Amino acid sequence: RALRWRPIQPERPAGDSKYDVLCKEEFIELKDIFSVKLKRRYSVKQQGSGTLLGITLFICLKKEQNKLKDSTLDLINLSEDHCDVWFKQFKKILAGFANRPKSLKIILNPQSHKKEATQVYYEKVEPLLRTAGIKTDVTITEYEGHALSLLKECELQEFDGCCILSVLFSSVVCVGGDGSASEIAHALLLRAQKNAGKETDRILTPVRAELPLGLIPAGSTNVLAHSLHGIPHVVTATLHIIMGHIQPVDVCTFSTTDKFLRFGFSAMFGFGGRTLALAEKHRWMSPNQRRDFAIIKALAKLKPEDCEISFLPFISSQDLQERKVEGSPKSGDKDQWQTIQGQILNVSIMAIPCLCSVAPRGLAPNTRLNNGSMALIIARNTSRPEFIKHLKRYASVKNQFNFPFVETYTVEEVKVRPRTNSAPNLEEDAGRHAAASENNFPWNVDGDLVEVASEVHVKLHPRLINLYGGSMEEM
Ligand SMILES: Nc1ncnc2c1ncn2[C@@H]1O[C@H](COP(=O)(O)OP(=O)(O)OP(=O)(O)O)[C@@H](O)[C@H]1O
Repeated sequence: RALRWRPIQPERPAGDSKYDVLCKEEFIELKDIFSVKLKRRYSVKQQGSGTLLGITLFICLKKEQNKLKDSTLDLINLSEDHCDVWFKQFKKILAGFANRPKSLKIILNPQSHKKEATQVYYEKVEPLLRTAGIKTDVTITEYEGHALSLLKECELQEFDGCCILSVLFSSVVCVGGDGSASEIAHALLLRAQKNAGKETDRILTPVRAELPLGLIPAGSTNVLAHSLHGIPHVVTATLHIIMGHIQPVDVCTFSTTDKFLRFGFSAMFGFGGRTLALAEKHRWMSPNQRRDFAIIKALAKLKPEDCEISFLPFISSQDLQERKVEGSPKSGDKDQWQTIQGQILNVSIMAIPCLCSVAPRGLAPNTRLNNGSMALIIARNTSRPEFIKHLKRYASVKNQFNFPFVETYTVEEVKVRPRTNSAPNLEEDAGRHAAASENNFPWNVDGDLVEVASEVHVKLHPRLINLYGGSMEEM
């Protein structure tokens, strides 16, 4: 389980041995090692494999604030035979970690953030994967939706004519922002439904994704990676993949009354949807600029949406059990839909905590990655200054929900139905529904603009996909 050693001070000419006593025993856990190599010194004149110096262990260290860091440990020994025995033994131990991926399909969005995803990958990620001995195959996406068609249509024929993703790769890795990450998670889940012979027009009880997904944060928003790793840090994300730290994560299905729309982890309707719609209209601005511009413009045009929100409260199996014991009339009855109506400024529906730079504790701090429930946060109509105060609280340590116009629920399902029969009027209110095409309301689903005319039904599916990341308990 662990490797223990006591460092030896270099021999001193005087033969002074008191330093041996001073050196304390040190140790590492074997589960923190991710690679082993023979350490050799090469000189210009020398031919062949160089002079053996010992073995080097590559290890993953836990640092402050959920950060992981790679490091090395040199064990010096000049005997070829001795080092060979240790090298082989370490290799055997490493091969025994079944969760660690051996081959990765990397999907990289070169346009993410300020177009630095390629550089991030080749400078920080690829060298670590190479050291860990993980095979990689990189696709650099060429257009919007490329990742989806690659995974959905299985455009992977070039690999030995075989297109069974799970045969070729142990996992998929996304290098990009939330848009790419969510697109790839959606594609993997769609693929799983197809492979299981399920229809994808209406998805009620989806099957789990077959392959785990790794997320390297390289976008302008990295809420998914941040929530998963506790920090948007590239080396941490890479080491979670290498070490095989798998987390089953809850996923939502988004559907209209007659059609499945997509899989996703979080959504905003009202102010959150309109802000994204405005930002998308100003793509020519830099990511931060267009985000700030859109928030200011959406605040200037702040108006509530008249809607009806129905939801199914989450009842834990423990609560259900207690109710049965108490003989409550509601015992065993999970289907207790509740309805709220009125003027609503914003609705957030979140299956994961949604950590981000503007909300370090998360947009939904009480939700976990896989607690089988999602947060429903409703901001009813209020004055602009009060709403701004509520938004500002996300960045502070104070409770952002402690306002009379904010309501929070822990739910399993939500239906949001705008009650305006007429379509949002672009001419009357250009700012309010700026990017909503005719008859459509803008939704922000994992940072993607989704336009829907009618009711949207969001349903949580516990632990539907495996993602690489740190355990919330440890964070
Ligand atoms: N080569 C490409 N050209 C244009 N768009 C692309 C390309 N490759 C991927 N995309 C699309 O870019 C979208 C956003 O990407 P991503 O989330 O990785 O970056 P981002 O900088 O965080 O973006 P955003 O600012 O929109 O959140 C994805 O939906 C993806 O389909």
